[in-house]
Amino acid sequence: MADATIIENATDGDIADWLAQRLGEAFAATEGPVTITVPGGSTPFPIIEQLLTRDLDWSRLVVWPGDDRIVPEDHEASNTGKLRKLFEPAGAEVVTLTIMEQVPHFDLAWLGMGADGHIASLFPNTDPKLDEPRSILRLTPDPLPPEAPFDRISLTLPSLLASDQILFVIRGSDKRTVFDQALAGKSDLPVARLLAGAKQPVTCFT
Ligand SMILES: O=C1O[C@H](COP(=O)(O)O)[C@@H](O)[C@H](O)[C@H]1O
Repeated sequence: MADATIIENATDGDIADWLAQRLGEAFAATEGPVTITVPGGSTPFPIIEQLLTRDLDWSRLVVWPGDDRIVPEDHEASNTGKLRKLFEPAGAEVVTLTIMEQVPHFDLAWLGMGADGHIASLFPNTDPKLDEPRSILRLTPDPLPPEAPFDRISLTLPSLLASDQILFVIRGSDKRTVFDQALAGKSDLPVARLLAGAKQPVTCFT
């Protein structure tokens, strides 16, 4: 079972404070860049807005979208487009997610989760594997989620697990039930598979 800490009823500001603390520690531990992967959807963006008001050297941060919808970056559904608009004016680099063989080891992997148990764009129908040899995949969710009915590109389970620590933000009681069951090993959904493979600390804000 994953070594998980659950922090209940956190505000976006609380999560931004936690992230700023972790990033500050990572910056202090190296002279090079600090590399993180972040989710899309809707949950992370108000947190990122607050995070970027914190006093850190954002030019040392490299941000990898954990997944995206296959749409132009100026489309309202583009995770990368939204991340670029927030992070780049602060000086951080935002990577374009394309099929490539290698991804870096992440200082932090921040994940969201859908109520169907998907993480990044690893939906249940795509049967994500802990021993997946590819780093990044193109996928088609089935069923297509009505709020974002697009083909996807996503980091795989091994790419997400190549990280020093994992952060989840899980909002809403339906998602919380799915997460708790996954953490207890009572489901085989993508989130449960990731948690089963996690050797690093996992922090979950609700
Ligand atoms: O489609 C996606 O959904 C999940 C969950 O998003 P949320 O807004 O319900 O938190 C997200 O983590 C993923 O990156 C995104 O592409």
